[in-house]
Amino acid sequence: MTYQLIQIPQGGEAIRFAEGRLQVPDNPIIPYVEGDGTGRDIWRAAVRVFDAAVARAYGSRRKIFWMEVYAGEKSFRQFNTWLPDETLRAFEEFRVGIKGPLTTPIGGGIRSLNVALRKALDLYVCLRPVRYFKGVPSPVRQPELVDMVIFRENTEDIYTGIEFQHGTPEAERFKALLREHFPDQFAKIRFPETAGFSLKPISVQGTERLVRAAVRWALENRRRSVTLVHKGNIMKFTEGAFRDWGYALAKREFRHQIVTERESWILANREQNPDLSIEENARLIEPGYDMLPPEQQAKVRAEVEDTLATLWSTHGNGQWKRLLLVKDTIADVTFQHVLTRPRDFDVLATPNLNGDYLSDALAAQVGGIGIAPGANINFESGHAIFEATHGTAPKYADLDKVNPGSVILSGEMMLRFLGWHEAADLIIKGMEGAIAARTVTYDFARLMPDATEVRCSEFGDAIIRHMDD
Ligand SMILES: NC(=O)C1=CN([C@@H]2O[C@H](COP(=O)(O)OP(=O)(O)OC[C@H]3O[C@@H](n4cnc5c(N)ncnc54)[C@H](OP(=O)(O)O)[C@@H]3O)[C@@H](O)[C@H]2O)C=CC1
Ligand SMILES: O=C(O)CCC(=O)C(=O)O
Ligand SMILES: [Mg+2]
Repeated sequence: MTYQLIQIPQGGEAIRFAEGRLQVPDNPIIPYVEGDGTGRDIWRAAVRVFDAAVARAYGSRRKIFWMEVYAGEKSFRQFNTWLPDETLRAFEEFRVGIKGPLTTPIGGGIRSLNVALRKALDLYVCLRPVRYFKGVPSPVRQPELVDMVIFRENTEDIYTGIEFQHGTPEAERFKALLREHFPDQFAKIRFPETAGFSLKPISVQGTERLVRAAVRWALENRRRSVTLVHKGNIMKFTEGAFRDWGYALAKREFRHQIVTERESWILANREQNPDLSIEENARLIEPGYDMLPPEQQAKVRAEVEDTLATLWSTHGNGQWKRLLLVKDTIADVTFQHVLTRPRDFDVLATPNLNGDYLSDALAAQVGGIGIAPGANINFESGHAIFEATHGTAPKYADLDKVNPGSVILSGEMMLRFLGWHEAADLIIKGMEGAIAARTVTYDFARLMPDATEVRCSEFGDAIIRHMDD
């Protein structure tokens, strides 16, 4: 493929994908976007850490050939386009890349370039691990209990970008369509004359591939549970459907490796009392059973009967305790429970917007978004773009101040994705060493009275130094 704006580095090779696996040469070309705002500072610090880790782990045998690709303000300044087609082609061709944050204006202007990249490459999983590094300041009492991994759906939901702005002819046509074809729905709009609209599509395919990836990852990594986080009580046909499709997929495709929470209750009830009737078991699993209408009660009884009939031999007598637990929780209370009972949460699978909110909130428990990494992945094609959870923090741009930890840990995830675990391990070691030595950036230093505040670049240096501890 030919490129006009992008310089392909001499001596590197593209990562390929064959038979469901990445084929990573020892000299991979990796496209990167520097990013807007603080992106410049954190990228400069991070790339030195990546190169140092690879050099220490593999000597001259392996080396990353970095290839700058353009997006955002730098691209607009240089090429008068926010997201050149070449950038998409390069991420497509070279398969695995990394990016800094990109600015998205509020209330108007261009739509998110971050979202555009995810959609263009169909990177349907936004994977954001949240773990604690010893010594990191935290507002909670036991941050070490936080070890959660968010699987955020990355291509649907409100991020689809189908919106109608109040006062535009498009909004008027959309309202006319509602008024004519869905008068009952139209009547629910409190202030139709001045309302804007955003649509929220969530599909079977989008949900299933996300939940499949989360369950598979949880099994491969011996995690305890996958929690489907949704607001299905209010958005019944999108978030509620996400829950139902998620459970159905887990039961259909992973039957012998998982147990749902309700199934575990039914089986445990029978184990505690082998003589328990179906009705008594139904009463135990369904609070308010006696208040339900008869057809609902019959449904709960059928669920108990079916679970015992189909699962007792494979999952009963405590066998279910060794399996992956699949459960669900409503989004609002989840924000309380991840704080008050972090032990109950492990892998979280959730639609796009919930995942966006949750990832920043969870990061706060373990040091903040300054060290919150992430990846956007398509597990079928092997395409992936690694990026920090945080944004461009424009007030700190070019001050060499902010924490480069998020993009560094995103690179650590990328190295693992490539199978370069030794280099990834060195980054973790360096990060642990730098934090233990209390040489930290402003965000940690303001919560650690006896720490030495260092610049963004110096924190990168400290990580490199502590790789040799
Ligand atoms: N994937 C992406 O590219 C993303 C892009 N964005 C975009 O970024 C822009 C700014 O968004 P905003 O909501 O202000 O969120 P930001 O994440 O950019 O910044 C919010 C606050 O988080 C803290 N923070 C952010 N980055 C760091 C860091 N590296 N080290 C330490 N602390 C950090 C700072 O807190 P404090 O003030 O307390 O020091 C900062 O003021 C918007 O245009 C938004 O759309 C947002 C999220 C993701
Ligand atoms: O695209 C943006 O500007 C925001 C994205 C975001 O908040 C995220 O990816 O978590
Ligand atoms: Mg976000």
